[in-house]
Amino acid sequence: MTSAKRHAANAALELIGDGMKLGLGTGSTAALFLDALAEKVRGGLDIEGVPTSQRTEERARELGIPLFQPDETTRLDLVIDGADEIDAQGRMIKGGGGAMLGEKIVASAAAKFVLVADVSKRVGTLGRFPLPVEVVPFAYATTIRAIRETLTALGYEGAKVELRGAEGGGFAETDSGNLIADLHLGRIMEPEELDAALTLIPGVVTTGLFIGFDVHPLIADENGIT
Ligand SMILES: O=C[C@H](O)[C@H](O)[C@H](O)COP(=O)(O)O
Repeated sequence: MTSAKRHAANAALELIGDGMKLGLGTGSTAALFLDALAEKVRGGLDIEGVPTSQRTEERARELGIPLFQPDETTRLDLVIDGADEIDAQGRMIKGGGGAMLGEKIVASAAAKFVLVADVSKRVGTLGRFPLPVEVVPFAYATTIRAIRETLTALGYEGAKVELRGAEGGGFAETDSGNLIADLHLGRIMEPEELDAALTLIPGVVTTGLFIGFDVHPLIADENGIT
């Protein structure tokens, strides 16, 4: 799938012009875009980027991509980012790598969301990929119980809710020091309703549901953009 991801990443480059302010996504596909972008920057392309995660910030610095801190007036031309799933209406699940909070904040400042992905990410119905939900560590068990109750009330009987583990043991931590609950739902029939209900729970920071963005999908297989 790397060649498919590379096709998508390269196609995104064609949308970039001098003077643009970009949101720089997180994940393996966004990383391929960073590599390609860095080459253009070395060739004289004049852009500035806002990273969506610490990982992306480190990589962009290594590659010599100019970064800036957004202020209240900042409007980004594009954010270029991957996804774990996207449906026909451009609704997405993100956060497989735990970066959805930074990604959502940056995407909300961008005029357009350029999705770079291989074809495996395109789905009829969202939800086969476990939905990541960012939860504050304070009294997290209370928040997990509220998530379970919300899921039951919405008809997701028997849904599994798992706190994401870290490689070296313990729980995985996001860039903001929060935890991630992965919701195994199978099929999400009403993503807007689910997102609204989960986001109302006090200990929930955000969900991996990305809805309502102006998505420009660049989805590729090994032969190129589909
Ligand atoms: O937290 C991670 C991000 O939402 C990624 O954009 C998403 O997981 C897709 O990553 P990849 O391009 O590696 O499949």
